[in-house]
Amino acid sequence: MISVREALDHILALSDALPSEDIALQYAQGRVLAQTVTANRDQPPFAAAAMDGYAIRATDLAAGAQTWQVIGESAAGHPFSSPVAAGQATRIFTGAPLPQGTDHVLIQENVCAKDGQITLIDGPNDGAHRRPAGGDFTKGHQLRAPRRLSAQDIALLAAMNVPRPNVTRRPKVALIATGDELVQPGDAPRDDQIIASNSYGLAAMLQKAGAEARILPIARDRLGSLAEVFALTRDADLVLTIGGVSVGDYDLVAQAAAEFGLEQSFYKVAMRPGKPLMAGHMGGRAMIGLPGNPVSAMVCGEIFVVPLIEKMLGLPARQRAQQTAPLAHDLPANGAREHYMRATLIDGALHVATRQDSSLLSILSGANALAIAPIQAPAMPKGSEMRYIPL
Ligand SMILES: Nc1nc2c(c(=O)[nH]1)N[C@H]1C(S)=C(S)[C@@H](COP(=O)(O)OP(=O)(O)OC[C@H]3O[C@@H](n4cnc5c(N)ncnc54)[C@H](O)[C@@H]3O)O[C@H]1N2
Ligand code: MOO
Repeated sequence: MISVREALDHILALSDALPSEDIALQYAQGRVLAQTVTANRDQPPFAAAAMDGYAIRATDLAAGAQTWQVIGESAAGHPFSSPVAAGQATRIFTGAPLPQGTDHVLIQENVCAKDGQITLIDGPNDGAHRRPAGGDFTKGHQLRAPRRLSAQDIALLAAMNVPRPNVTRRPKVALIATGDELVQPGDAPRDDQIIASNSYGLAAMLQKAGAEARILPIARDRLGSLAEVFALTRDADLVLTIGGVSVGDYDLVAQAAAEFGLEQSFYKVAMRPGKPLMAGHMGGRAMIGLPGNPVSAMVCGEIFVVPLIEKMLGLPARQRAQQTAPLAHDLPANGAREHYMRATLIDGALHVATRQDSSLLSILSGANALAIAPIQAPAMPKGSEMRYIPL
């Protein structure tokens, strides 16, 4: 058995970043910027008013002026095009260009306007209420790739006048549940049947990570059935099978995948849950065989598949970010596999669930962290610092 870190390195070696495409900004949320974007204009492109009021020359104020003659108006989209001299003012509105010669806005609350004149009334005139040209960003400002685009980034790209950013193509993931006992959610199961939950949980996880997940028909525990479903994966970047990787008589995924061209890079990891994980190249695409136990499949998804999706998207290839927190109670010693335990972080302390069987989805659903017990870790008293991955 290899370590989790070695298995992750093998998995990350299965693919490089995928090619990129230009897409409409409207659909770019969550996508990964593949090419650095450079602003080709200043924002704002002109010095602008930050408040509604009157644009004047600051030197008038410094010289003690109290009144100004209002000679026109500058509104957003409708600039005042003549120069403004000493003793003159224009009406101005927020976002409008400051007319030539002006550099200060008297806010309207601080003046009395009458008969084409404004007069200062009491009130602070401390701020210039002026936004300089290029105050937000200037021509040449960059949003650097790679970067997962947030709503805030999309607002910035729009302001930079970039309508179609270049982003990495979404990895196509084919999800194959395997097992004679499985039926789809919504079917009417017999008492001896199990709902195929893993494909749905994994599809949700991988879509959130940026993949395009496709749930294929359930493959039955026969080589012919597995081959039929494998044949549907030709356009996938990653084939994920679920179940059938252990040592039972009906665990046929490794054999079916080998017949389909799998060059296995490893089988079995010193990890709990997730021991019978396997991976390799299968006819030019990445293949990962996840264990069937529902929590094993989901935990392997978090630890191995999400980092591979991130690498395919052009993001740095790395393990899931870990944090540390004190244990809220004593924890028994760990065995020969690194144990990823469902836990809940409450008020900064880790409460590790007492039941850790890898079939218990209800416990996973209630957890918000995976606490990590190293191989052969001794019993840990309450308060010991423990590494965890937030879920
Ligand atoms: N003699 C040994 N037996 C087992 C070993 C071992 O080392 N020696 N390893 C155990 C470990 S650890 C795991 S994990 C499981 C993994 O087995 P498989 O990957 O072959 O999974 P299956 O046998 O197909 O299914 C296990 C369990 O999960 C349910 N399942 C399967 N697929 C789904 C799905 N898509 N959605 C929901 N539930 C699913 C299935 O019904 C079984 O209950 O092997 C141990 N055995
Ligand atoms: O490793 Mo298995 O994944 O214990 O359930």
